[in-house]
Amino acid sequence: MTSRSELGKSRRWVIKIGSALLTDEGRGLAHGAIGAWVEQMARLRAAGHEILLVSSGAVAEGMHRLHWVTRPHALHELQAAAAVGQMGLVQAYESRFSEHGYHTAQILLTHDDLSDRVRYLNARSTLRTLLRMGVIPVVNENDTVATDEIRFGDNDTLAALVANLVEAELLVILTDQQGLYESDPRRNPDARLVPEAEAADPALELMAGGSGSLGRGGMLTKVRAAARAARSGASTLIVSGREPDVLGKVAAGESLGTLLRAVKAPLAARKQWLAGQLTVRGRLVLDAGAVSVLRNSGRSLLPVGVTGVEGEFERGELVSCLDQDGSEVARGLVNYNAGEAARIIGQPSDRIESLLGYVDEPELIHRDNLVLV
Ligand SMILES: Nc1ncnc2c1ncn2[C@@H]1O[C@H](COP(=O)(O)OP(=O)(O)O)[C@@H](O)[C@H]1O
Ligand SMILES: N[C@@H](CCC(=O)OP(=O)(O)O)C(=O)O
Repeated sequence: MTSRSELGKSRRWVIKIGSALLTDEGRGLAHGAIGAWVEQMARLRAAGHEILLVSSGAVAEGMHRLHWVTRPHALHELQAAAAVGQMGLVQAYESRFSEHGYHTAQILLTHDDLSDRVRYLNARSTLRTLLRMGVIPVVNENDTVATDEIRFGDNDTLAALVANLVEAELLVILTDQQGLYESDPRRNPDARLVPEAEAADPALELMAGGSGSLGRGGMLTKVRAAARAARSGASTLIVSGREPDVLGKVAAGESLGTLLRAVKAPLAARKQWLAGQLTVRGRLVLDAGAVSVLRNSGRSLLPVGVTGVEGEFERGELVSCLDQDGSEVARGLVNYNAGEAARIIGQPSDRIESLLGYVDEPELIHRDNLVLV
């Protein structure tokens, strides 16, 4: 997808609205603004676009309802606030969408739900079914049960993984700035807006800073989300949710915000799922020959090209493949546990049986279970 007018024609949109926009300076949800976005989304839906909403704001709304002035640090208090506030969020969306004749569906996810292949496939078919039925899914992180190990951490990441899940063509991130600036405009008022770039361009991360106030991720997580979304072919638009009729203008092809274009061919579905994993169990250090084979010829990783094994992992778990400088080259599901891997690395595959007393697979990671990063 290259031009703004093509962008506006995208069939399936994931729209993410951040806390910075949703909350009225700590005075609860911005009901007027929510009404306006819902009206715009309803118009898009009526024009034939499929809409999936990822909405933050549960913690901020919960704090408001509980009369808490400062954001708590304790996880159980954040979880309690999210549980209270999520009620307000879904109430607001359900009532506003119903004014336009649309049903909404609440989807609360943790990263665990997407890292488990079976739950991932279940979530995908439920979301696709809802979209086919014309229902608007309203997705948030399941903050009430999410602990550090199983959380996405921020809704930009969640929105990108949802865009992968449903193979959306466009991810729109509505935030409190006009888009990505060359540096944080709160610190540098002269910073210039970046109108367009290629998603995953490493230069973008250097421009992006952390969050302003209420949000969690800031621009950095938005730029990274665009790189993730591009893996399934979705371009990302970071744009101000305060722009009147912002979604209508995007659909009409107007040049607003920052467009981060997906340019590479999308990964196969199973590889997208692999690439979407946020945590790895261990690391394999590769020699230069193995790095080159993985990067250039798409072949499997054999034990002979591995020089080191780090961490504790079981067969079938996700490990990271590093080059000799420690930079990540690929990720994949490993065929041997950490102890076995340590015994067979550096050796030709026909020696696996004599080293371990048995042989499962000749490769350490099969190419179908391997994704370049
Ligand atoms: N290069 C940048 N361009 C624009 N905003 C930036 C940049 N770097 C950091 N930011 C900050 O990111 C904030 C938006 O992120 P965040 O507060 O997490 O919002 P949201 O709740 O919408 O996710 C902006 O208010 C801004 O201060
Ligand atoms: N799940 C949290 C949102 C966390 C979050 O990422 O917020 P933001 O950076 O504003 O999108 C909530 O509903 O409060």
